Amino acid sequence: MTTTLTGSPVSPGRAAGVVVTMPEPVPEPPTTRLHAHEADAAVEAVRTASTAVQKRLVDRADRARGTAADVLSVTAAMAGDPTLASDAERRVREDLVTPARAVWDAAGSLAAQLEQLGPPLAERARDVRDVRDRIVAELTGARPPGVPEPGHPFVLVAEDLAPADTATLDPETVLGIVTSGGGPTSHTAILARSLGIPAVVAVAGAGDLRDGETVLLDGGSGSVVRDPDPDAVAAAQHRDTARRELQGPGRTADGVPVELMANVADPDGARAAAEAGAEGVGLFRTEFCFLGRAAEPSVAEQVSAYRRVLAAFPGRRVVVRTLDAGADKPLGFVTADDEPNPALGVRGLRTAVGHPDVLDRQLQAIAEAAAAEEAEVWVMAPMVATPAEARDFVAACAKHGLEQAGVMVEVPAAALRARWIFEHAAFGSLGTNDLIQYAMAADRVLGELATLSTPWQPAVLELVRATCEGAAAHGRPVGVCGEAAADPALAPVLVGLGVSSLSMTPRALGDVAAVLGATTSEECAELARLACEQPDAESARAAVRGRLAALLDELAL
Ligand SMILES: C=C(OP(=O)(O)O)C(=O)O
Ligand SMILES: [Mg+2]
Repeated sequence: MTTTLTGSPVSPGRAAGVVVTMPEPVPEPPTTRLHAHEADAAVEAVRTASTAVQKRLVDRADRARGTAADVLSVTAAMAGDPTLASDAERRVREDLVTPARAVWDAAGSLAAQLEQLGPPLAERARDVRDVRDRIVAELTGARPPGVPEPGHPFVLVAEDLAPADTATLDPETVLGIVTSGGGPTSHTAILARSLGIPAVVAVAGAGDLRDGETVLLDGGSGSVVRDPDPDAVAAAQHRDTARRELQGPGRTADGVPVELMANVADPDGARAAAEAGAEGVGLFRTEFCFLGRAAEPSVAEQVSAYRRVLAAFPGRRVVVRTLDAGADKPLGFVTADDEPNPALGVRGLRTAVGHPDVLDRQLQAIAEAAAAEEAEVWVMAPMVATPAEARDFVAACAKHGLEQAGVMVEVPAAALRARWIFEHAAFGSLGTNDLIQYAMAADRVLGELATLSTPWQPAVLELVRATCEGAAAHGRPVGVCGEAAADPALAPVLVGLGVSSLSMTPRALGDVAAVLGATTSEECAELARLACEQPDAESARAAVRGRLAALLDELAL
């Protein structure tokens, strides 16, 4: 019997396929004692299992590409490191514990040693535990951890995906993702969008889905249909084969330009964005240069890293965001690790109060990189809350000859006081991920709050409108660089509210362009009015999607 589950739609598109669930965590093996005469066979079992796991990881790394290949190679190298296996063998002989228990204990001790060494080695502790689980699964017959490899395309069902799992997702075989946890700005959601995999998160009842059943999910509307109609399955499978490319610059049906830009986080991402036809970079997150480091990278190192990103966009705009440390991106040398409420703490531009030199050196590096490359460089600061902060940031940029200095608008206070902020800032970029978090007082990573954490909240849309109106008073452009920009049904609403550029994962560019290209600017304004007059997010979304139904259906979004 056909039944429909609902959740938060986070990555558009329809997908149909067989469910494969993420394996349960590998259970801790009991401490069972061996007889002395069993020790040799147990030692041999540890060796055989370690070798088998390492070989499998190397094979997978060879077949994978990009980040997945990197992640799997690191795990394979860890599995091949003799430290773990030899300590486990010693434990088998000395403590007479089972091979699985010995591996568990050996990994626990190695992970603890790594954690004591602090970053970046502490991060390897996670790899050690991953290898531990794989070897223990090999020894006990449990399902190995990580994204399953059933040998055919499937819809992945999980509670939520850890960053290490998402890195190995292969969009060729993972047709869609359904999770019971996670929110619209969770790691799973962001990655699904960047890979173009349709996804619905925070689905009530997802825990009841069973391996082998067929589901049809709609990452645009948030539905997951169990036992769907075979014709609908065939249609979704057919549509899935056609990917939409970006054709030329973004514009509405009546020719009003809407710049379609990319969010990038490193040089590889910048190259991929340029290949996808992005008109420029609307958000270059510079954290990649800093995260996982015990000390600030030198100016020279920063210049070379930034140049590699700028080089992908000669003659086009790249909006460089200064360091956004704090909250979910702690950085030992600028943020405290004992704040009781880090999302409301010293993060983003606020770190420059205690560490003005770090910002100054970063601006110097950005200016040097800009001078050496042909991209048109704009600079913006994260987490600006007051006009004074905007003024001081613009002045700090001017000292380095960086004239196009703007702000991210991701704090409601900045949106409400936009008229004063844009007396100083040359442009604005709405960071809707944080703007939603602060407007709705809802932690952006909590799945339980997914219904609050959506850009369709009329309160959030009103803040977008207030920002655009305040900026327009000074003739300043405003874009959106939060995840909201990648929702093709929301794009015309944002344009109708006054936004003139949208920056997103390159995978979403084609879909957003297709919807905008079929909607006039007058229709965009009408859709914005329609959304804002709804009482809540769900009805705003339903009203706009209803108005665009024929188009979204034609585009399978
Ligand atoms: C783009 C944003 O910044 P980040 O996700 O890096 O906090 C945002 O908050 O919307
Ligand atoms: Mg932000």
